[in-house]
Amino acid sequence: MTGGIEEGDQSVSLDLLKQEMANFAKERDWDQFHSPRNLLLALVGEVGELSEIFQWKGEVPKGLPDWKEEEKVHVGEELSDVLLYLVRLSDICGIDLGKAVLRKVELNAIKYPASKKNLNSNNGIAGSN
Ligand SMILES: Nc1ccn([C@H]2C[C@H](O)[C@@H](COP(=O)(O)OP(=O)(O)OP(=O)(O)O)O2)c(=O)n1
Repeated sequence: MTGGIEEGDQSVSLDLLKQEMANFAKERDWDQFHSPRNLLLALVGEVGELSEIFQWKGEVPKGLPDWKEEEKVHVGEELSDVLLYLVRLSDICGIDLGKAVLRKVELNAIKYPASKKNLNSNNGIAGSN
């Protein structure tokens, strides 16, 4: 990365990550590889790597309390790869991810009104996607 993000920086934004990825690709002449399809496949691959960490463990408690520190660091790395490819894919597709995600949050709230949360036994989820 270009040094624009400090570890533990609370001000990290989607725009900053977008710029970091754009710089990262440009500095390596990798724009040619960052096509929508390639980025989508890379994203799915990283979701697979994240899944591998959880594979065969059975259900695990929230916060991963019994996991070794190195395993938790690994989870953070794979989550980061997923996020970085997602941000880059959005950028390359010309999608404003920040705008899109806020709109989707609003749509979710309309689709699943909070007042209906206790109307069924499925954690308030009225139906599948
Ligand atoms: N063509 C590429 C290759 C890598 N990256 C960046 C984005 C990801 O954050 C990270 C992915 O790197 P790797 O493919 O080396 O994947 P891992 O870091 O997961 O390594 P490994 O698969 O060996 O665990 O590097 C990228 O932007 N474009």
